[in-house]
Amino acid sequence: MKFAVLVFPGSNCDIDCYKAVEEAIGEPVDYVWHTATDLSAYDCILVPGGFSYGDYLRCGAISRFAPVMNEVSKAAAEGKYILGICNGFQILTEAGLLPGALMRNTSMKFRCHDTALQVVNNQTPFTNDFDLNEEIVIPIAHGEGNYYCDEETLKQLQQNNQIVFKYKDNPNGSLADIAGICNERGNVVGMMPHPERAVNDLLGSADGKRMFTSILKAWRDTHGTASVR
Ligand SMILES: NC(=O)CC[C@H](N)C(=O)O
Repeated sequence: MKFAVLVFPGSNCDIDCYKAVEEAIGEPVDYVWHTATDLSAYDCILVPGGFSYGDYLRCGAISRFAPVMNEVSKAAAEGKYILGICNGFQILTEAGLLPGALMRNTSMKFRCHDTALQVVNNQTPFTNDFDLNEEIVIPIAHGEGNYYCDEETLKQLQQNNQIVFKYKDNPNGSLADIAGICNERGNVVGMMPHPERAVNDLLGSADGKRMFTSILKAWRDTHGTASVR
């Protein structure tokens, strides 16, 4: 299985994502620059956190026009796995690959600390290694993580089981305590917390590691390869 970690000017969690793939599952992974026009070699695309284009206009509003984003849309339509983390989540909502938007935290402060999350959907390719309603610990680091969508969209998210993670103690004002969502098909997930920063007990939590083992398991299940090592 092959991973791409996208890199935009201002990304700062790309190295963490790369290392997380290496350390958690040891599968091949490449950095892919935002100008790339071919992602056909990759099975999973990680859109990392950071301050792409300096967060100018709105977080993710400029990155969504990068050439590579056409390829991300194509990969999403093909059913490939796409995971947007923090700024990556913001970029995916700006690109229309996930519904809703991320607004300023209600505190108007950048929040950087561990958060307890509840896994409310363990049926996605990114969460199959968690128990339903399991409580896990993953850190956040953002100024604009306050998830918002209109009532109709929230109803759809609930009906289609598209809410993947909820905060136990809402740190940013997110609607319905939403920390992460997926598209209807489940192959595109966006989340504000950083699983790539929680892949080893030395980092304070290894709960994020199971997102990477989940991805590999899902891929091997659909590609008929032996189970995860
Ligand atoms: N860690 C991140 O990806 C931060 C995202 C964005 N720059 C924010 O502050 O909300």
